[in-house]
Amino acid sequence: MVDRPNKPAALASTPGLPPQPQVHISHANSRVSAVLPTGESVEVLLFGATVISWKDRAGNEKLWVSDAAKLDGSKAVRGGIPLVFPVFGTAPDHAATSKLPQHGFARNSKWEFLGKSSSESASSSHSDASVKLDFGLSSATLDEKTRELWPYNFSAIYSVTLTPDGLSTGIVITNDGKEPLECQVLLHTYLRINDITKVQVTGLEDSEYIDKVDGAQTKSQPGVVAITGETDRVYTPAKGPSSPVVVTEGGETAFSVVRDNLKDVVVWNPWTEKAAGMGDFEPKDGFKNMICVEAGSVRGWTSLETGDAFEGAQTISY
Ligand SMILES: O=P(O)(O)OC[C@H]1O[C@@H](O)[C@H](O)[C@@H](O)[C@@H]1O
Repeated sequence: MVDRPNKPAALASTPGLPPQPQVHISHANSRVSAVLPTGESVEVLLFGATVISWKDRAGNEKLWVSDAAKLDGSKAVRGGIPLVFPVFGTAPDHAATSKLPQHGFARNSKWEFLGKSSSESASSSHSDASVKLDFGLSSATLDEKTRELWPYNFSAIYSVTLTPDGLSTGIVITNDGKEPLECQVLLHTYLRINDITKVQVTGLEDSEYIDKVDGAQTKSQPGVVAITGETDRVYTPAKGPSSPVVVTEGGETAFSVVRDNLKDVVVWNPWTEKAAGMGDFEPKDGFKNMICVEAGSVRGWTSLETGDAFEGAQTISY
C-alpha cells in the first residue's frame, strides 16, 4: 500500500527523493487561495483582502459567509474576515475620519497581492508545512475619492498565515506622511458555529465593555458571555491580549483567539431583527450559525507619528 495525501496537492520532485506534497497556491479571479499538504485551505479576496474561506483538513468551513454576500467588489463582504481600518463604526466627532463610511475603507478597497512565503518541513510527512500570504494597500493605490476623504500617506501590509494548527491574520500600518495620523483597526472575524444557543465566550470575565445595544453604557462582564439576543459589545479584556478568548459550543472548544497588540475584542451577533434588516445577510436565520469575535484596537485612537508603525495580529485555532 502506498500512502497518499487525502487532499490534492502539487507534487515536487527532488532527485533521489520521491515526489513530496507542497503548499499549493493559486492567484486568479481576483482572489488568492492556498492549500497545505495536510489539507487545510484559505481563500482571500483581493477586494478588502477579505478572507472568505478557511477550511480544516477535513474540508469543514471555519468561517461564516452569508449566502447573499457580494464577492464582486460592489460592497464589503458580509462574512469571513473583513478588515476594519482606519475607523471602527463611524466617528462623527473625530474630524479626521468623520467623512469615512462605516468601518472605513480597507474592506472596500482593492489590495495588491505582494506574494507568499511558505515553510515546508524537512520531514517526509510535510505535516507542519505552512504558508503566509501578504497583501498591500497604501495611499498611493487608494482610489482618488477615498484619498480625498482621508488624505494621509500610509502603507499597510496584511499577512494571512495558514498552518495545520490555525489561521493568523496580522496587519502593519505605517505612517509615511509628514503629519501624525490617528486610526483604529479591527479584524472583523465571523466564526462559524452550529448553534448560537450552545455557545459561550470565555476569557472576557471581569472585563469592562461598552454595550452598543444599551445606549453605549459601560458595563462589567460578570462571567462567561452567552448570546441570547442582539449582542454588540466592545470589550477591553481584563486579562490582556495574550490570554485567549475562547468560543465554546456545548462545552467543547470551538475556537481560541489569541491577540497580539490588539487590546479590544468586539462580540457581535445581529440576532433576528438586525439580520432581517440586512439585505446581504442570508439565510435570515444564519445568525444561529455565526458569532463575530473581532480582535482590534478600537477604544480610543492609535496615534502614529511620521515613520511610526502599528502592528496587530490574531491567531485563531480550534
Ligand atoms: O454592517 P457592518 O457595517 O458590516 O457592521 C456590522 C457590525 O460590525 C460590528 O463590528 C459593530 O460593532 C456593529 O455595530 C455592526 O453592526
